[in-house]
Amino acid sequence: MFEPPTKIPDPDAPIRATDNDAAIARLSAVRKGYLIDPYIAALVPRAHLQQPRAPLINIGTYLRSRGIDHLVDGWLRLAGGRKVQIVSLGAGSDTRYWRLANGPHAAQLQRYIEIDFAENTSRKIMSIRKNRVLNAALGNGGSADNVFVGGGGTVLRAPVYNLFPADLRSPPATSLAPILTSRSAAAGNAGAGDIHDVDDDERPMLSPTLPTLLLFECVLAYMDPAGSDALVRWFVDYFVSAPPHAGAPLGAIVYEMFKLNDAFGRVMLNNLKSRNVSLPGAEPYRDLASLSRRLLDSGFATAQAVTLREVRRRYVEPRELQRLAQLELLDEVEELELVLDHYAISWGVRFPEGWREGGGDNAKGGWEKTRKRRNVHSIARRQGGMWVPYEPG
Ligand SMILES: C[S@@+](CC[C@H](N)C(=O)[O-])C[C@H]1O[C@@H](n2cnc3c(N)ncnc32)[C@H](O)[C@@H]1O
Repeated sequence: MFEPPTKIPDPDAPIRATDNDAAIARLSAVRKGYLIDPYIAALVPRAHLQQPRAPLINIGTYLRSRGIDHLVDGWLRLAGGRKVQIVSLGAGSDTRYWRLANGPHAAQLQRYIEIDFAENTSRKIMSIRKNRVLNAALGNGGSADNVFVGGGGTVLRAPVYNLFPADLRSPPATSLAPILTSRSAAAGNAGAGDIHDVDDDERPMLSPTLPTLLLFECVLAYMDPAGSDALVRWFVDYFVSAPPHAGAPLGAIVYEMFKLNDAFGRVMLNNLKSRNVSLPGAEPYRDLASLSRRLLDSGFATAQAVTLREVRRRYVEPRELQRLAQLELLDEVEELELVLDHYAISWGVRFPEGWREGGGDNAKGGWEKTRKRRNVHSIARRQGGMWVPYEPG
């Protein structure tokens, strides 16, 4: 007589699950020898049971990772040894924090902040707490004394690494501001309850006076364009509000699918639809110029974009391409190029008044002044202010 209540499906579950795909793809690329990442296996549930991904996915994962790693490395060099902050939005199971914390620039990391849905942050926190190596690198010279978990297991605060839950589609003033910019116990406002301020002072979690890099790795496409614009703009405004002469450069790196209005894109969208995933945030971006322009329109002074196809063609050294070719047989190069042509990395930077360009170490691989390059879409509104990450191999 009485029907059991139907479970209301959670419309965000398929979006959160995309993190699993990304993490398993990374695990596969590591196991096949494309990438080195000693941390990813600890963040993938039942890692030992995961099957390798197709060569095309392994290569795409390699190029995405290599391109973004190169830009992050360039950003740290641009800061010229100064302390920096990195904020990763929709961080999922990303391991970049541990790779940096155990790398040559570790001492530059003042804060590394990750944001994702609560379900994903709590899963990641459980994995971190279970793993000795991940735990040891949370900040403060490897000591775990200053690590606090709260918010029902969804918030982790440590001297350097911090993980918070938020829905990035909510207005930043009510979702991010209480976590990142409030001068009072930020974590308490984030629902952390039993968390103390690790620094025991009144500084906000995110300082507008430190060089800061925002990472949007495969996340904006899941949000509607107005929401993602508001999100990016909110960060820019926060840095614009820094006291005079105390401001710091703000950089952003965005990785995502684009140009989905062609036949390939339509197939991709249909495939995702069958998994209840849609990509409203990719819709307006039909060429590289539109990706750069998004960053400019949000307040960045210079912006550039490059497809993964061009990363492979122009920025991976021939010797490295040979090494990759020996890892797995890839017979469909045309198909690979078609797929890679629909993924792009875009990046932009804004400098505060009085910032001396070239103040950092503009060595090769930095976000240095550009020459004119084919197939890399660059726009600058600020004279002389073009920075590029890559040197062709
Ligand atoms: C494809 S995964 C990418 C994960 C990671 N950035 C990487 O590249 O490996 C997308 C991530 O963005 C998160 N995400 C998507 N929309 C979000 C939102 N509105 N608020 C918070 N996180 C979101 C998902 O939960 C997921 O972890």
